[in-house]
Amino acid sequence: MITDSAIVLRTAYSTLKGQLVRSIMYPKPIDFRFTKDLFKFILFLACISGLGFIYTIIIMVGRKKTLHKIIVRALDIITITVPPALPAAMSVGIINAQLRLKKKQIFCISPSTVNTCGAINVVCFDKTGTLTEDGLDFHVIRPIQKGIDKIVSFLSEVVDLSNRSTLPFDGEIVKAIATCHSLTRINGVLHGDPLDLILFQKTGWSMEEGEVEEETQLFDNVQPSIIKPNKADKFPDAEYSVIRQFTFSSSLQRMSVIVFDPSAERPNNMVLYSKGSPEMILSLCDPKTVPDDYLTQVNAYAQHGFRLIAVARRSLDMNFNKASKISRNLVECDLEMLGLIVMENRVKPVTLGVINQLNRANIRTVMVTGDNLLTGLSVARECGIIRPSKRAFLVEHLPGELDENGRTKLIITQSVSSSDEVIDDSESEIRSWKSSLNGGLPSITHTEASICPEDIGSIVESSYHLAISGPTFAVIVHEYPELVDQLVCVCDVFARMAPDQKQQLVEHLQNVSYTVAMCGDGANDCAALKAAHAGISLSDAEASIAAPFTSRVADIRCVPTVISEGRAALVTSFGIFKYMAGYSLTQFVTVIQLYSILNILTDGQFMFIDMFLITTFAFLFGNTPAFSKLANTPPPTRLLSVASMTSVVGQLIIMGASQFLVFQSITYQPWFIEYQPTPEGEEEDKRSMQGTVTFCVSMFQYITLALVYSKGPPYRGSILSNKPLCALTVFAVLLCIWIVMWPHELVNTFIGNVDIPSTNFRIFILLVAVANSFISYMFEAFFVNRFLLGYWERHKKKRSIEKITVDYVPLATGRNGEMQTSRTQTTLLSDELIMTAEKKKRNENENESEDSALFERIISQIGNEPNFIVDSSKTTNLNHVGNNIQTLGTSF
Ligand SMILES: Nc1ncnc2c1ncn2[C@@H]1O[C@H](COP(=O)(O)OP(=O)(O)OP(=O)(O)O)[C@@H](O)[C@H]1O
Repeated sequence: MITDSAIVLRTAYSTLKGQLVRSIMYPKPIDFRFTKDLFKFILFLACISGLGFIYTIIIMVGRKKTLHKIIVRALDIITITVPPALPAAMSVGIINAQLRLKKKQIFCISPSTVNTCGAINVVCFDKTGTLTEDGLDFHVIRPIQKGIDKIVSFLSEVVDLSNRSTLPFDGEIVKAIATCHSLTRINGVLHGDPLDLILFQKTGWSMEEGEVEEETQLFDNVQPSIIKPNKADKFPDAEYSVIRQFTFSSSLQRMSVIVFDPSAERPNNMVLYSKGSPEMILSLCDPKTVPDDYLTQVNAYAQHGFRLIAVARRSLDMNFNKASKISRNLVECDLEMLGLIVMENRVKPVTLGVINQLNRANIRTVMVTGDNLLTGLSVARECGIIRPSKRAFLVEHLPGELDENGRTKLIITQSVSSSDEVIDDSESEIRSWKSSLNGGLPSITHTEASICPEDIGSIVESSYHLAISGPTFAVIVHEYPELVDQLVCVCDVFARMAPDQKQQLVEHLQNVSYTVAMCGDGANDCAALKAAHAGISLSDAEASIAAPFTSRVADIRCVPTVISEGRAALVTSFGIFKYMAGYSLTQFVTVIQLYSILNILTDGQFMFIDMFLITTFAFLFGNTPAFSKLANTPPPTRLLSVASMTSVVGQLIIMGASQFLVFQSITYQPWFIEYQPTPEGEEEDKRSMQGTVTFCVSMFQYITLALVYSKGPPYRGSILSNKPLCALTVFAVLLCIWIVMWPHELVNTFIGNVDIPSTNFRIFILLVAVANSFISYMFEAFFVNRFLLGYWERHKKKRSIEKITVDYVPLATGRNGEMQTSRTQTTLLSDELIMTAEKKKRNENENESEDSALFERIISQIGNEPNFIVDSSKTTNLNHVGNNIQTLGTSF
């Protein structure tokens, strides 16, 4: 037993060392309540062991035992109460979950994250390559032409890129597409960004890569690659050398190349080609080269879910040497717009199903993309992040326009995307509002909601989704910091987000007590993948280094799998912890009782319990697979809840009472022989009748505890799905019955049991064990699970939600109770958000984490409806919210 103390110290040391290493690798440690509670619970066990320690000293000193004996017995009680095998037992569930994930091609490099996944309640998805196919389909190009009057305009859609003779500017747009990429040839096969690859192949041109002359070359100073047109081209013998490449960066939203054309009149005549997001390229272009309807065209395509890339050029008058050294910002300006490339975004076949599955499980889904806001919104609708029955609004800012506080104005506009047709417009008021506003909405525009106050009533009755783009998000973060927490709770589409903004978003979600998973595939997702509680990478490249999980199957099916395995592992950890605590406390009670007669369990008895029963049950406990369906509420994450504590203490009382019953009953038997402590100096004989009968009952108690705490649905499969555990239970029960009823002399000698001469008393032991198991099961199933977890906790949550919802009543009411101003005006959005933020701050002082978590629950339960949009006339008497709360109540 003393060696156990050394094990405890060694385990504690390695745990601390592990935490230190993790804290260096992951600067932001996951603040998971379960771990905190675990330490508190161990402290509680340590306090009990302290009491046992004092009790042992008192008993032993009173009986005049030697100092050596007192120390050994007192330390024994500590190692019994705080089980040294606890950390190993706790990792069983995680290891099993990891193995099951591996079978599904999901690899985990941070096992401690598995449990955290069980508490995930929001998942952020990158768009391109995650929700949509990585390999996009080329749709059309829209070249720009210059009229005789020098007015630039868009040419109609062009599909064929192999013939540039019909295109304006000698097909410069095709030349730009063929040269402006970062493709490279490995073993004769072109590799690189899927978008670049598809576009290059579409041109039908060929590429020969230059030799690398010096190893010290800068990365962006690539040796010239030679790009040649196809045979059918207008200039089939032309050759274009790419002498400089400015690589693509998500934060810059563009890439450029400097191309040398040997056939050009002047030898140092270079051309810069740039391609990137339409907004970014527009900002770098000479406005005279951009058609007036540029943004209208961009929005029109984006609203239909197309992915857009703008292409531009600039003639450079410089020699080869200068071109290879010049800095990027000096050449990427005053560009001449060449046109737009329109690509099709195909949603992966499994995406819609998975998003629905997550939504049904009340797990919030958020899109965070570097792409255009309207494209993101359209894809979000297509894949179910924006639900068909709900309307989407864009939160935007008005650059340069300030409100009375000197802050940039914010507005909300309604988005009308092509997919809006699926919205259920059964409410006649909304229909009349739509027609009064536009006389039928245009299919490709977004409509600013410049609507009169009476219209608002109809709008507020429907539920909302909000969408925001990176620049507006930056304005809110810098100028309205008090609104950010509110905004991240209600916004579902975050577009044009730079990599650091994706990370900021994850951190803000964590600030409001969300447990966040991030699923992405690109280098631009790395920061967010690392910041999230659980990062899931769909690629083997950069993202997989930042993310604890990597899925070989490149679609989002891994997300519900990781969550359900996380939930199963979390429930297993809870169960195993309670099992180990129950086992320690049961053994504590046994030993304390035996100490009262100066006896203790024999080494054989300790070994049978610790090595056979506990080790095997703890080992197989975590073998139960995750439940096939994702439940609609996450499992409890608090170990120190009333239910958990009642369960452990209740089981302890039941176990203690049963042991006490046999411990005392045997003393009344005519054949009972009292234990005589071995005199000091002689070899100790620990065998006793009371020790044997208490041991016999306790064997069944350890089996009972394992079964009682091995919870099945809705987070794990039923116990029958864990075949090895079922087999072990049958075997262990039969073995224990045999030991009690028909003990073989050899077994008695090995374990250290004494012979109980009465068969009736042996049957009595079995009956006590059966009654104990029955009461334990009923107590756990009905009192703890049904009453405490089912009724009591739900009632408590409902009351707290009612309280918090009352605090979040929107306040923008006018003198007559109607909305003061239209939704298009900044003041309304800002003021309401500020007020709710202030309320939240006040709540924080009272019950910070509880309130934030509850706020999140409200949001998820009432369908992400931002409360600041709720009609004031209705919310003053709380009817609207109250109804939602009633729905909430039933589902908790
Ligand atoms: N290879 C490329 N060359 C030039 N521009 C590109 C290229 N790839 C993307 N872009 C432009 O840069 C923008 C930002 O790209 P980024 O990779 O950050 O996000 P994304 O690929 O659009 O979306 P997601 O974040 O969902 O993966 C894109 O929307 C696109 O307009």
